[in-house]
Amino acid sequence: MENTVLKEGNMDKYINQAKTLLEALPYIQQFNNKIVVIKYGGSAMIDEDLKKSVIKDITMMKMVGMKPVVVHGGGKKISETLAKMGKESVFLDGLRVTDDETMEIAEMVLSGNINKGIVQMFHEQGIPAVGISGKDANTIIAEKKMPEGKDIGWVGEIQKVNPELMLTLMEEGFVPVIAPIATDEHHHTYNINADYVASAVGVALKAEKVVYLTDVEGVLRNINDPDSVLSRIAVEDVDRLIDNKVIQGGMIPKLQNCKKSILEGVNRVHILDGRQEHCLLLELFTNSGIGTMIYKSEE
Ligand SMILES: Nc1ncnc2c1ncn2[C@@H]1O[C@H](COP(=O)(O)OP(=O)(O)O)[C@@H](O)[C@H]1O
Ligand SMILES: CC(=O)N[C@@H](CCC(=O)OP(=O)(O)O)C(=O)O
Repeated sequence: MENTVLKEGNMDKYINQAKTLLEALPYIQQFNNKIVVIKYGGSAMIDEDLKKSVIKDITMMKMVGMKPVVVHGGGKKISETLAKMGKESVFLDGLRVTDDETMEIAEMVLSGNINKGIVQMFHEQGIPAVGISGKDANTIIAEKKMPEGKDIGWVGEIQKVNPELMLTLMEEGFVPVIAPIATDEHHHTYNINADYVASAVGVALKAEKVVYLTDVEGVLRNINDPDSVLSRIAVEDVDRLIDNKVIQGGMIPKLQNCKKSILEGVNRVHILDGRQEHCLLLELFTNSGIGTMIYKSEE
């Protein structure tokens, strides 16, 4: 790092830099030692520059005393791998229909390639991280999910999250990186949508915040207008927004999970645009919130 003597002409610039740092102080104090779960997915997991930016933001969170936990997706990569094998991806209400072969590929991609890739990126920033799936130490216990009685294969419904391993890792200074794979008492393997895992992990860890990184600006009042971001949504309004079809497709399970997390004790939930560089730092450490915040209306 270059060590220059402060020149009088440059003083304003440096004072402004110091002020910017100080703006973060109340947030650093507020979040000291608090657990924040980050659902890492979408473009932020594919674009090389965005990948680095997200990992740097989480490094910063860790270095100022927060306890970040990463839950990652990887749906696109699973679909790509299946396509290379000549297998088409089939979804029902946002959930991948998971036969034996698909389960094998999903576990390989999620617990292997993606999980260990994220761990490596943390290590490149000097941050110790440990990658696990929900199978390790029986962290995520599931049972077969049958949406409206339909059999969609090895898709799991989360029954329980055992937080002990994640807590031990954090105690020892590691960032836990969780692949959305679960097990049951018969040692079957289940594929679980990462949005559900992020919410359940947030509740089990009594997290201060759960933050979802996605590929839109936030929850939009009009899906065709990126300027129509709803900056705050009360949990009580989630069902109405779904019934009125303001919220559709992949945003439905996301919002339902946000609501569940808040009702089960998570303080705040945010949906942020993972395409926006440093979206995590902007949300956590500046006065200007971005994306959509979900909250309980008596606040
Ligand atoms: N009201 C809404 N605001 C924003 N996105 C919406 C809305 N309704 C539906 N969507 C859709 O939900 C998508 C986000 O869900 P999804 O694709 O499952 O995200 P991810 O891959 O990050 O888990 C958006 O790209 C958008 O197409
Ligand atoms: C059951 C189910 O749908 N599982 C998801 C798990 C990965 C995931 O959730 O990835 P994203 O967050 O990137 O969508 C899947 O197989 O695609």
